[in-house]
Amino acid sequence: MDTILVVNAGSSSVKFQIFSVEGEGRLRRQIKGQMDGIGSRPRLKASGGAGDPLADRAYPIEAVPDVSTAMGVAGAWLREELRIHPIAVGHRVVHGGPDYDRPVLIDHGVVARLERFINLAPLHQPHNLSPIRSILANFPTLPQVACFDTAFHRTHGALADYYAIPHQLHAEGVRRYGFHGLSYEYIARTLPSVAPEIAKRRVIVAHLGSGASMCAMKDGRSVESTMGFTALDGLPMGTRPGQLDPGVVLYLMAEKGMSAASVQDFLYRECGLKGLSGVSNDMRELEKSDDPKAKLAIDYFAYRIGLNAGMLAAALQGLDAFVFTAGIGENSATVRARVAEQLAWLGVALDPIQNSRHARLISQTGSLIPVYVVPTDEELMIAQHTLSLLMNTPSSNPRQERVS
Ligand SMILES: Nc1ncnc2c1ncn2[C@@H]1O[C@H](COP(=O)(O)OP(=O)(O)O)[C@@H](O)[C@H]1O
Ligand SMILES: CC(=O)OP(=O)(O)O
Ligand SMILES: [Mg+2]
Repeated sequence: MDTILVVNAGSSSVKFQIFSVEGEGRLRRQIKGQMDGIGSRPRLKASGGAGDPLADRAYPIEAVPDVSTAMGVAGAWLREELRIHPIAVGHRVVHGGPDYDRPVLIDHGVVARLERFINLAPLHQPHNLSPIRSILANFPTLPQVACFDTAFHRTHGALADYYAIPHQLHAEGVRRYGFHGLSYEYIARTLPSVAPEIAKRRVIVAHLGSGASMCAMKDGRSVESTMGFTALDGLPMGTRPGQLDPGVVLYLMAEKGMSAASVQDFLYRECGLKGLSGVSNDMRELEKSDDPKAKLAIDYFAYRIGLNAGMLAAALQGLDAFVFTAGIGENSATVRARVAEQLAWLGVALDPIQNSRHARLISQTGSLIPVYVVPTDEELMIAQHTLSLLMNTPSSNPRQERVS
């Protein structure tokens, strides 16, 4: 069986899927797995194509302290227990910079270019590149494809991508890119079948996971996003603050004597829900906690989503629907209800029963703005891009070498 392996390293999880390639370029999911809860309660879970359980293992927090250890554990499970032999590997790569507006077949030159963005995505880019390098070294002819979080947002008008700084910096690439693009692309492609009445209209999609952002979409294309040059901007996240006055960074350096490296570490790892609550970066833990600071962190999260929704509605010049997706958006009825309160002035009215059931449509019949929950599937998007590059690149011979 010809299969494609997909790897998606997020800030608190490593997700992977294996798809078989069927006739006429169709893909069938064979295995779906993830190691999540990194930094809180690490857990490896995997299931087969029919949802049949294949693994469910909890680890102590010290055994899987970071994403790179999680990659090792998940990789070992795939290699040693499943013995998979893919014909190609598709990777999520968070930062494509100004160079890439579509997926690309990987070679050493591509890796060198993507290494330039490590400092712009320190929680992700190193983990995206490390399996790419090791496969290139060990299986040099196995086709690998990089799919970028930034690519979907390249449809932004010029105004949306500028910072009010001298032009030279924009020309060098200091501009607003936007992230979570594979997730938004999946939602854009899925809306015509799950909610055809809104697919071509003005939609805000809220990707609320460990990293969180929102995308203003019109006719399935990205018009504006809450994230910018890096995945630090916009909404508060698990360990990142979201929008922050740059004066805070100057204060940390000038008054606290922090170096650029320690500020980077602080902003990517110690802020957001974790910093504000002092309890956890994990929304599940915050919802369980009685600590008033955990409540403050959830209140703040919902409040900032509401503020940013106002901004995106302005970019769209109106709003026809709101969509929740990703770990928190798909699973937390509490957060969705809190966000809906913030959006009530726009005409959002949730149906509490449908919300608690995680139904597809969770707003009341009379809600001016319909609200949907659409589970995302970044890995399927990556697999589709990988297959289509393989089929359209004569020089890539997927049968030359397989991972064993
Ligand atoms: N049942 C749930 N209730 C509340 N939050 C949840 C639930 N399941 C997952 N989450 C939250 O989703 C987030 C992880 O989302 P995910 O999209 O997997 O993140 P990432 O890809 O950025 O690592 C975590 O904050 C986790 O607490
Ligand atoms: C870009 C980003 O923040 O990704 P994730 O949510 O997967 O950490
Ligand atoms: Mg993610």
